[in-house]
Amino acid sequence: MQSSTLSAALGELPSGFVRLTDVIPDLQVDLKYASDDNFVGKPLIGYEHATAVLTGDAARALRDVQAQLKPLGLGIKVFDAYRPQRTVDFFLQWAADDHDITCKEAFYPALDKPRLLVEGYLNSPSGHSRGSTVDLTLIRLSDNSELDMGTPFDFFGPQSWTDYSAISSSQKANRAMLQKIMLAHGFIGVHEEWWHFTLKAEPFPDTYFDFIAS
Ligand SMILES: C[C@@H](N)C(=O)N[C@H](C)C(=O)O
Ligand SMILES: [Zn+2]
Repeated sequence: MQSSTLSAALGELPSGFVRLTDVIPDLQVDLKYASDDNFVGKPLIGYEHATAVLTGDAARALRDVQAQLKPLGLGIKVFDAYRPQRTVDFFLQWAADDHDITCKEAFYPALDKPRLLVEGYLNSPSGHSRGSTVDLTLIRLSDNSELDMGTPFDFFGPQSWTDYSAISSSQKANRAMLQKIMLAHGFIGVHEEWWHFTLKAEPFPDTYFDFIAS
């Protein structure tokens, strides 16, 4: 058993990792892959304990994002954080199975599953397994409602590209605010998904972890 797998089995995290709510106690977390509300339609292997973790460096950068948003009455909501390699392996199997298209209409209506990899909506390996990548949106602190970004999280299509132009001006402004504040705190985004960011100075740039967080 690898040492990171063993420590997770003991309820510990590998050195350098933290639980997000330990660093950001008021953080909203809706870990989609621990629920039915995702593009597969069921809770995923690797998310058994529904615990959001990241590297300490990424978590502290996110804490600073949250602190800068607070005076504006805004905050962040995390949809995914560290993702075990076994979950990524499952995504590959799922994408190759053309019988299971349960959630196609809601999440990838215009694409056949193998195209999700070709077009950059799913990666293997994924930066999420390095522990410094996060999927998130902005919320209003008054009622924890999400700002309108023009598509839901994990909608796979050009409508989710950061520069997609056929959305309203307030949706564009919301996406721009998310991009701006994440970049200001050391993250970089990707073209295909408005919600996906990686800490530029990530501490484990070459390591893909497979522990289950609890
Ligand atoms: C699946 C989606 N939330 C995501 O994170 N996609 C990127 C490209 C990834 O799989 O790393
Ligand atoms: Zn992501």
